[in-house]
Amino acid sequence: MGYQKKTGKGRLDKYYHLAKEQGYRARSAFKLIQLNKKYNFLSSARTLIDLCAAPGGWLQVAQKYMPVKSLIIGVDLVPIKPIPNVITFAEDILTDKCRNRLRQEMKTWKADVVLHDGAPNVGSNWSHDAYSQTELVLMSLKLATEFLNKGGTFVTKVFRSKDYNSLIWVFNQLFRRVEATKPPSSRNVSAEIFVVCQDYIAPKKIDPRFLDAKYVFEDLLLNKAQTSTDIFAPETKKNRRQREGYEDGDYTLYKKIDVMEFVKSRDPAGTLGGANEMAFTSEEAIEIAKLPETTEDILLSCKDLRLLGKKDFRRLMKWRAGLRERYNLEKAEEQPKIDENAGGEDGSDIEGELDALATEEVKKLKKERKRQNAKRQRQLIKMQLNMVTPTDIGMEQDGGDPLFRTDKIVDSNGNKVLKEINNADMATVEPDVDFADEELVELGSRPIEPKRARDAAADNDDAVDSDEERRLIEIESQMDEMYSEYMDHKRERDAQFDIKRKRAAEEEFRGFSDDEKAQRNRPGSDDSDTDSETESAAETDQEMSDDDDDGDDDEIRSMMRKAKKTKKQGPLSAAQDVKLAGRAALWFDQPVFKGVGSVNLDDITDDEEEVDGNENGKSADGARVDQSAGKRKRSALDADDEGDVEMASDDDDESDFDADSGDEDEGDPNNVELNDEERQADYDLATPEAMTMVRDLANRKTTKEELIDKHFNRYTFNDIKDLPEWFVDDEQQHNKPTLPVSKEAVRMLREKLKALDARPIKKVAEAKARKKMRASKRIEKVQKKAESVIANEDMTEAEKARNIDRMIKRATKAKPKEKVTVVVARHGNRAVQGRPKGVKGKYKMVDPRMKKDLRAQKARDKRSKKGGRR
Ligand SMILES: C[S@@+](CC[C@H](N)C(=O)[O-])C[C@H]1O[C@@H](n2cnc3c(N)ncnc32)[C@H](O)[C@@H]1O
Repeated sequence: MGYQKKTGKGRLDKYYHLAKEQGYRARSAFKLIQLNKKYNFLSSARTLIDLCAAPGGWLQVAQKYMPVKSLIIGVDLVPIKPIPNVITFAEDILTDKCRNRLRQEMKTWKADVVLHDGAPNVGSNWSHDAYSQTELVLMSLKLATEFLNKGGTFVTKVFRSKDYNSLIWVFNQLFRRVEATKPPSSRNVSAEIFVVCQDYIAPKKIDPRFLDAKYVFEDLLLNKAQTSTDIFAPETKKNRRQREGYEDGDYTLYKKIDVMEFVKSRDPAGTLGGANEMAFTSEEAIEIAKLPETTEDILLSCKDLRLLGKKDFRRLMKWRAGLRERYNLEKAEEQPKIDENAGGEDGSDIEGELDALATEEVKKLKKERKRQNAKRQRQLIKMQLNMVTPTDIGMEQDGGDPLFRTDKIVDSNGNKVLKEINNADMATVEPDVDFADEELVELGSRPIEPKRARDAAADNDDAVDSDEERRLIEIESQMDEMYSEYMDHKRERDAQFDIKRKRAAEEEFRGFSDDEKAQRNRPGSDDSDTDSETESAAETDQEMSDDDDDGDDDEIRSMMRKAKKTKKQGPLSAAQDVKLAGRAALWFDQPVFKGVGSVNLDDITDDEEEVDGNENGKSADGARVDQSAGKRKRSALDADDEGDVEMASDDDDESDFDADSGDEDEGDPNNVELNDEERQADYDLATPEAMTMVRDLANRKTTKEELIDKHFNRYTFNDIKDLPEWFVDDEQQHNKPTLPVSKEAVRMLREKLKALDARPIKKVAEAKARKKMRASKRIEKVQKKAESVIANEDMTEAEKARNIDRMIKRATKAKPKEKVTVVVARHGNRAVQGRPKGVKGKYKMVDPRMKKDLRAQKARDKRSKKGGRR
């Protein structure tokens, strides 16, 4: 048994070997075997189409598990090696050609099973791959809808991506049973799962939008929400002619229901959302139409349910509640349930039970709300770690959907209470607070109560009972759910865009534009503006400017301050600043900031930023004050160009500064190639003076201009023409001011040197490497020996193990130095040939004379040393 070879993802796993053993062309064959074991769709199938079938593992399984003489067709982009009794051809399943060819092969038959295991080439862009895979899935579903028999099965591979839920929704519209599963042979590291759709409904007509990738993946959730219960969403009014949403098997565009269906429905909001008109056709409904409570308004609302506003909706719900009471429907429905639970107890118990149910429902809603808040909180934390962008958490919601605008929320005096609401603990907000387009007023013990509720309380006729309230709560929660779905969808869309934008920014990032800086500095400018958030990468490129040193310094400082504020402020302001924080992270990711000490944001005050004591420490966002200070130092020392920004390279020494570009003191900067020593001499913080300067700059004790000024004196512009060289040299040594040196700078420099000293010297490093090499050679030897032991068939497994264990112990055991016994060649040991008697182990014969001579020599040396000192 040698070493188990493992390439990417541990490819050579159990199923790989099993597939080889059993003659399957691909290990994926086991996925189908396992799926079939669970759902058993192959044994009863007579016709099967495998889309994306190469190399043919699934076809082999189909051929093995389906009855003989079944029709099996496999198609793939690449040709499939022939399999007995299987028709294969090479086509792209996304083309019409493939469809026609399938039609040709299928003749008048219909398929019992359609399989799809397609996967596009998986590259580095995960979100794109997942998308094209889902497109493949949708196309295979399209083919399945064309070729599948009623009751047929469609099995497809799906990658867990943002489109997953949309796909599942579509499957559910076309199949009675849809289950997602991951067979054991599918690697855990893979995002793939398999969806088994059984019992194909085979509707006569399918809305083409179901199978249109653009529609399904872009707008599905939104539209779905609009058509189910979102009947008071303003968008519905605008788009009321675009009716969507179908029930199983019902694919008509216009849906008319009987009023009683609504009255009896346990999901009235859903019923209303799913229909266009309510008619009074049944006998009971005709009776209802004659009742006084069935007002003109109600009749009008029933005519076009898509036109319902929120008030209409509530009116209908109240009307329904009255009817249910009149027909005792509530009791009829609740009684058996309660009897079941209460075991046939008396009326008061039933009341109690109802109350308990109601409180439980409210509790559930609160719990859900808390969960949503926790989710939002998590998003926020992620965002602060730059894992997502503000658009991802939908912080812009206040300005967005009018349905959720909080700026309309006012107290009884007409003051806006947005602030209080923002500060409030959302988990404790009453679930029936109306955040929609109605005014909210303070009322009694309830801090915020809809005006509508107050009116309702005043008007006895309109009063809603507790059941109805519960239903309204339900509707409110549905609204919340729909909104969160919408936000999720939006977030997902943004995420894809954001990845691209981030990538583009990472690939080529040079700085920020003046425009943007100006905008940020402008009072009242809104950093959380989503429009600016969605600037294209091209714009970012355009914005890049590297010609203003001061500006860059200010930028860094302002970003640090912003980041610090982000820490202190609440979540909303944090979201507004996070875009900037993200940018700051990008900015500090530049190579110029490598190797410079981190900044403790808490230690920075607006007036003075303290430099982190640890010069080499790295902060999470890579902000490095020392480095920016070093940059300033360079700028200051160069002193010949205002807008010179220096880029530092990642050198051996972390604080070394390198000039990739920029003007040099003399000549063409591009031609100046500095070697390490020169660079160190010129740019390293190798002197206490340089270190002091840099620290002063970083701590804003001085400015670049002041530094530059200090280096000019009355001798600077002396005309040195015609002066003797020795004089000029001498002058240059003495006409410069002595630069100040701070204690802290000296200490830092000393520490830096200490760190340098602590590095192992070359010889020690070489000796260590030799030792390592010897050890690895020993291990190699043992390995070889172990292999031969393993191959030895005469030994038992236990013997082999013991042997190898011994060998490893021997190889890794450090050998103690053997003791050498010194034997003086005197008395019996004189002129002895070979080992002297009674001596074991290593020995060394020494001449007694030699020993005496050696001792005498040592004594002489000692004496002469003493004499010398005197
Ligand atoms: C994972 S393999 C399928 C393995 C197969 N189920 C088996 O057991 O041997 C995915 C296949 O999808 C195919 N494919 C990808 N895009 C395709 C397309 N547009 N049309 C046809 N085949 C496609 C690839 O050529 C590849 O052979």
